[in-house]
Amino acid sequence: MASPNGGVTTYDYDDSDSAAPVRAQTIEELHSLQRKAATAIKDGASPLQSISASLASLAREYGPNLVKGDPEAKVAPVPVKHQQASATIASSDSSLKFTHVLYNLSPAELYEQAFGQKKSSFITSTGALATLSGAKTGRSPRDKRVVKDETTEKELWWGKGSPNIEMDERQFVINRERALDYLNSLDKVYVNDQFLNWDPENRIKVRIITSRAYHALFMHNMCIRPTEEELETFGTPDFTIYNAGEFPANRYANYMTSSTSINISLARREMVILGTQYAGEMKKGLFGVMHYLMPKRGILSLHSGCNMGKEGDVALFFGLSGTGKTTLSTDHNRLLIGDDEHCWSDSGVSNIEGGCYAKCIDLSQEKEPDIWNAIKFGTVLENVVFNERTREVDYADKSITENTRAAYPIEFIPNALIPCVGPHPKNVILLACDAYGVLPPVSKLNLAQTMYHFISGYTAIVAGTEDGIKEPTATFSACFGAAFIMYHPTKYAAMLAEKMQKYGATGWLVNTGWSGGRYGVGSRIKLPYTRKIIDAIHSGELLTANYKKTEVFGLEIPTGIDGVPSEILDPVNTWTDKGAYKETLLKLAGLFKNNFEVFASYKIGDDSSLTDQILAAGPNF
Ligand SMILES: Nc1ncnc2c1ncn2[C@@H]1O[C@H](COP(=O)(O)OP(=O)(O)OP(=O)(O)O)[C@@H](O)[C@H]1O
Ligand SMILES: O=C([O-])CC(=O)C(=O)O
Ligand SMILES: [Ca+2]
Ligand SMILES: [Mn+2]
Repeated sequence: MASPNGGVTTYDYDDSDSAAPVRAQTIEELHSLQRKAATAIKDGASPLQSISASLASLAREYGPNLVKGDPEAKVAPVPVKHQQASATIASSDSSLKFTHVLYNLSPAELYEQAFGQKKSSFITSTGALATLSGAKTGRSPRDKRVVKDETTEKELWWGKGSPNIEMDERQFVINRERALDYLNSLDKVYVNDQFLNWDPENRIKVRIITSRAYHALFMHNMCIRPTEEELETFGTPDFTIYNAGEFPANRYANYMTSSTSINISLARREMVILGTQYAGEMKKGLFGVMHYLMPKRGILSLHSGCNMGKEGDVALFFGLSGTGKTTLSTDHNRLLIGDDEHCWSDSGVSNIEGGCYAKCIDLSQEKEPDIWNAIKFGTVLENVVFNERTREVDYADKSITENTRAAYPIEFIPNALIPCVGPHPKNVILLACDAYGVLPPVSKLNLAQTMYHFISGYTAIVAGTEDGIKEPTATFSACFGAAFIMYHPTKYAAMLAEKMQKYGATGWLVNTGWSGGRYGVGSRIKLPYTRKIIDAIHSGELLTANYKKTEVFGLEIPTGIDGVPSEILDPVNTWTDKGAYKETLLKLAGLFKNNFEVFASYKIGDDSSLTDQILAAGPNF
């Protein structure tokens, strides 16, 4: 405080502010005042015992010494008695060592862990955690292996076109041991116990064990978060992921073709990840497991987004990666049930996940406001580029990858429907991003056509989500998710046909891809137009519109839609070179025909007339 005093300024250095002094004798004491003790997560069914059992080496038959909490924190470790009476301390050096378990940490704690761990974790200007997934910035479907045993040999889809590449039980166990030895060699591991599926009767308990804090935060966001009470009674997980992605697979091992390996054992209910840190592997690995477990209960698992209108009308959005499931299901005028993975049971639809995983390349506040606003504290931003000083993200920057992603809890979307369940779908929208620019922006499908396009699963994959794809290429992926299905596609198709018929859903094919020429000539259909088309489906406007039939594909296309220029509704109008249009149309039709040949010899469901109708629902030329 300065006081004028005969031209001389004096300063009063008294600590005379109005507040009482802090009641601390030392800086350490002051620091300890800052954090109010939280009620520790109770050791319900003794999580440390249970986690030690999860991490047990099969060769040594006991789990590691575990202690709860951060090794940096100065608390005396309380070891878990893991050893069997016969095991002596000398049996392995690893039994002398403690591994710290960081169990179901909060996002704030995981942020701090992430900063300590990697030079590549930062807070962006909106509070998200920006991080890198390392060398892999997309999934590695060719490195996925599934244990083939007596049961799965009979049950699963193997061979040409199938995503299930076999490995044997022994090699699974060898890879598992490699992952466990790596995880147990670390000072600390992150363990999340969470749920999948919002349908309470079909909820699955999952445990995720990982070396990276960002992986734990990713799964915290993407799986369903248990309440404290649910955690206390969590018990034994139904499925466990060992994510040792920072450590490579052994390329010389049987069945391995690279140093990346994602291994699933349905019998052991375990997944092992080696040699890739792309977080999507965990999410989609579990999705594969749901594709195995749910159909056994008569429940259809779907690679689809899902939302509901204020009147309770539910729409499903199927489509391969990058076709618009997340973008179009996140609709400010509707309630979001989920963006990527759902179940359709006799009681309606349920989201499998507790979060969304949005592509964020070229993300704009104007076109996708809800996703934009969800990128805040708690959200994981994978592989984005930001300004070094301001930490503002440049969503247009593809320097690291085109497959940049944001993972956030579903409640970050303001109109999310919680719990994420809804009644039976009214509309089933099949999304295709057609790089050939010949599929109409929207067509109404009959049931056989819906099945034909569902089994075909056409799109032009947009670069990046699967490793090694650099430019759009026509792709067929059965059930719009061949990488994740476990049984033959006709099993899922028959279930979809049965449910659509039973509950009276209408099928639609929406091209979110090119218009006015193929990739390189035309351009992608403007998102606001696609949104108008989707609005017209939801409102029922398109059910009563006038239609005409296209040549070759035989698709019913509307002649007008509110807010969409009529000339774009029939792609032929948008091509300047009509000869090139016809040639491209026939080329795509030929690709459809070739692709469908493998399915021609399968019966779909119990009704062979449906199979015949589906075969006839493809292109005719
Ligand atoms: N007309 C359009 N319709 C839908 N999306 C469009 C359109 N034009 C451009 N896009 C962009 O395409 C991308 C669609 O990606 P989205 O995240 O919705 O894919 P997805 O189907 O959810 O894939 P994944 O299964 O990999 O998560 C977004 O980046 C979106 O901005
Ligand atoms: O799994 C991923 O990495 C992203 C995704 O949703 C998909 O590819 O369908
Ligand atoms: Ca998505
Ligand atoms: Mn997906």
